[in-house]
Amino acid sequence: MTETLAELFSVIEDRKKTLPEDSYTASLFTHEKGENAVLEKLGEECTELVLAAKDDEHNEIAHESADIVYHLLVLLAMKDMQLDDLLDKLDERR
Ligand SMILES: N=c1c2ncn([C@@H]3O[C@H](COP(=O)(O)OP(=O)(O)OP(=O)(O)O)[C@@H](O)[C@H]3O)c2ncn1[C@@H]1O[C@H](COP(=O)(O)O)[C@@H](O)[C@H]1O
Repeated sequence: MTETLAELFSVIEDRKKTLPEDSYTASLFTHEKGENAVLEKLGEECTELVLAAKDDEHNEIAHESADIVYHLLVLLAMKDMQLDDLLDKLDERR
């Protein structure tokens, strides 16, 4: 789990640095709305997750959860934060 998140975060940071043209992730860093676009996505996906949970749609719950985690990691990178900022918080609570 941690390895998957670390690998994804590393790809996101690379996209932020290299900004390849065909990358959705890079487009979030270059989007004219920038941070707002990511925050809007997070809001939409949270609503979609709630609806999927309400309908007990397990596949949709997993799909929307993955979208949320991905956009959350993009947000951390956008704020020049590290994955460990999140993981350390979780560890503190164990
Ligand atoms: N994990 C993701 C990931 N999760 C979601 N998304 C994108 O986020 C966008 C979400 O859009 P929508 O809100 O329309 O959601 P949807 O899933 O299309 O549809 P609904 O949720 O509305 O049903 C889609 O374009 C997805 O492709 C992701 N795009 C990229 N990644 C990872 O980022 C890496 C780099 O990818 P590039 O962005 O192509 O460089 C990839 O290898 C993946 O590991």
